[in-house]
Amino acid sequence: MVKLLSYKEISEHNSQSDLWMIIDGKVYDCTKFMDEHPGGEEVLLDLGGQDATGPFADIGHSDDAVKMLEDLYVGDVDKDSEPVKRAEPEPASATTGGEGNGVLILALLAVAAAIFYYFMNQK
Ligand code: HEM
Repeated sequence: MVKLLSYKEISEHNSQSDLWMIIDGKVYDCTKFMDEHPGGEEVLLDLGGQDATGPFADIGHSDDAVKMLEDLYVGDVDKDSEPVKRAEPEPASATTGGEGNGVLILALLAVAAAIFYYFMNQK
């Protein structure tokens, strides 16, 4: 019988020592394959515990690559299970905050230098 795996369970297998991914509704354990992957292990790690159907298809993997999946198969996705939300990237305003502060400090320094010169040049 086919083993059904929930999105939550799949998402927990997302590390170098334990890496699953979903391709076309099927779940594959890529842990041992990572070292051998011609496309490198980084791309697989980035997609650990997630649905990699799109990225896998975009590369145009060969029939040999598709055949390799058979050995890595662990079960099917339980499509009725609760989808897992990925952590949202930081909003842009939060990441540009530091830069804004730097500009403000530079402006204050410039004003302080101008005042300093003004008083130094007074007789
Ligand atoms: C378990 C799933 C995967 C298997 C079995 C697999 C297998 C392979 C194989 C056999 C190749 C050599 C070329 C070919 O025969 O098509 C390859 C290349 C490649 N794979 Fe994967 N792959 C998997 C998942 C992924 C994923 C999710 C990505 C993400 C983007 C990816 C990215 C690449 C890239 C970029 C190459 C090209 C390497 C190059 O030619 O420079 N692969 N893969």
